[in-house]
Parts: sequence; structure tokens; C-alpha cells
Amino acid sequence: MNQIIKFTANRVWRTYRGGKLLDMIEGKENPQDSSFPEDWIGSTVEARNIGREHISEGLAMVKNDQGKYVPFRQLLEKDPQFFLGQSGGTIRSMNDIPLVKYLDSSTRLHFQAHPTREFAQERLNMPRGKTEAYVILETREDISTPYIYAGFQRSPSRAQLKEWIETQDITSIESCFDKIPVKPGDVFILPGGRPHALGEGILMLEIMEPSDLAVRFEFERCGYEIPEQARFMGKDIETALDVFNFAPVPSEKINAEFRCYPKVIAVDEQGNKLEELIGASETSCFTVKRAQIKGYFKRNENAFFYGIVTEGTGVLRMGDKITQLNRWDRFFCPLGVREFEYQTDLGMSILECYPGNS
Ligand SMILES: O=P(O)(O)OC[C@H]1O[C@@H](O)[C@@H](O)[C@@H](O)[C@@H]1O
Repeated sequence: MNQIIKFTANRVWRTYRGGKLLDMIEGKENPQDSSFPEDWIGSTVEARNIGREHISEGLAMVKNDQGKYVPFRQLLEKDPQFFLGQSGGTIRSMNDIPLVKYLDSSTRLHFQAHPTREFAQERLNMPRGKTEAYVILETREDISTPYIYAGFQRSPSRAQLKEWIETQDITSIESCFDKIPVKPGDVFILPGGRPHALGEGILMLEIMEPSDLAVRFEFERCGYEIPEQARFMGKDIETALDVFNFAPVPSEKINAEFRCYPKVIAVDEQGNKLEELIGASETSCFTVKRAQIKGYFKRNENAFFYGIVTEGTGVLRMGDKITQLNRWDRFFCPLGVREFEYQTDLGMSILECYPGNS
């Protein structure tokens, strides 16, 4: 298999509700919110859902050359040199593949914080933490001011937070945050350690380090109680508190800390544009670009990426091989492809998610 790999939906159970828009994208007859608010795109990561260990969730399945469904990661493992390529003289591993998701919330998510890579390696014996980024795609019409919470604007002391978590004083926890309004097109980076909660009514593309590690410090949302084992990654509360970055991010510093501003990499005379949304100055964990195509756009890339069509339709050409691309389609472009072209009649916008530089 030496071509572009397209993915089908890969819905994953979560502790919060949403997913109606994902049902619509999949063309389901009766779209509705459920406990499957996320679609893990070409995922090589298994979800950690306490109480559902008997179900394998998260890993994306693709058809191999014999027409049999196999985990996508199994396909990659067959020829990592072609699919993933090298970084610093060594072949990239599964740990270098970002986890990319559609996330569609109908309720505010519970408060959580993810470990940094250092914390994951030093304290959890895991290769990756969960620095994550959000590209806002749509917000629901019935939500007047969609928002996220990110970082403490008014940091509690460690002892104070511990007490609020133990007593589940959510009013006090919430009072540490300001609502950060979001709209389609906004991009945010949320480094490991930063407490956060995503608001209701947001469809986003989420890009993160390949792990499913979370400290969930709000135990009940909309009638669902998070089991004890799932709250602090199976550790005690002191370990969970060690995950937090308590440094305050006052409201006037929110943009500098979390918001990412697109940088134009290339524009041509047809009006095609390539931008970097998230790059090395924001994180070393992954890179995100946006290709806005007006006609015929020749591309040359030296790394693998996940492509997500967020607007319009068109095709991706590799020599004489043509892949049709419709809105919301998602695909994987192996490093071995290197040269390809996008083509569209009416315009097309593609988010490209690459590995980072570490
Ligand atoms: O339902 P749980 O597993 O707590 O996760 C809820 C979701 O929270 C968000 O903030 C992101 O971190 C997602 O990647 C994650 O899947």
C-alpha cells in the first residue's frame, strides 16, 4: 500500500456527551448526542475507558492490500521507513504520531489537566504526555457564547485546590477561571499541566500527543460519575496535584499563553495559501498547517501528515493516482509520498497535522 489512506469514522466512548454533528457528518439518519462525542482519526492510540476495558476503543482500522481490516498501526509497523520516515537519523516510532480527533461537545466537559511529557516519562513510565491543541471548526447556534476554560486566571494554592477537589466544590474551582470566548477559525495550544475544561456546543479538531492520560478533578457531570480509578490516572491525589501548573495566566496574558496566530508560509498567484497554525514556537509535540486551495496547488512535504478537509471539495493527485476529497474527509499522507497536488474548482481548505520536532 503506497498511497493516501482514507479513514472511516472511529467513534470513541467518553465521559461526556456530544457527537450529534459527527452523526450528521457520517450521514446517520437520526443524528443525536450520545456518549460517543469524539472521532479518533486514524488513531494509533487505544482509549483508556475505565469500566470498558473489555472493549477495544480508539485504534483506527483500515483495509490492507488483501481487503482485510487491520489496525492502522499494524500497517504502519510493516514499513515505518516509508510511512513515517526518519527524524534525526532514526526511524520515527508510533510515539511520534500525533493523535488527531474530531470533538463535538453538547455539554461542558469536566475539569481536567493532562501530564507533560516529562511528567509522563518520569512519574508514569509512559512515553508521552498530553499537550493538546484545538482548532475550532464550528459552534452550535443555540449556544450564545461558546467558550473554553484554560489555565488558572486566579490560581488557588495547592492545599486549597486539594480541599476543593476532595469536597467537590466546583463553584470555587470554576471561580479560578475566566470564560475564553471561541469562534470558528480560532486556534489554541494547551500545554500539559494546564487545567482546563471545554465548553458546550463546540466542534473542533483536536491535535495532541499520542496518549489518553488525564487528571479529572471534577467527578460528576450531567449525571455521570467518573469512577475513582479514572480520576487521577489510578494514582493518589498528591500525584494528581503534582501534574498541575499552578502559575496564573491572568486574563490579559491568555492570548499570549494559549492562542496561536497563523503564519503565512506561502502564497501563489492563483491565491493558494499555506499557513502554519501551530509550529515550533508553540510546541515541539506536533505541527499543524492549513492549506487553502483556490485552484491547483503543488505541494512538497518531507514528513507524514493527517489531512482533514474542513471546507469544500477537490482531489489530491499523486502522479496518476487521484483521491477524491469531500468536506470532513480525513486521510493519511505517508512521508514516502513527498510530492503531491491538491486541485479544486470551488475552493477547499485542508488542515494538515504533522509530527513535532521532538
Ligand atoms: O471523557 P474524558 O476521557 O475525560 O476526555 C474528555 C476529553 O477532554 C478533552 O479536554 C480532551 O482532552 C480530549 O482529548 C478528551 O478525550
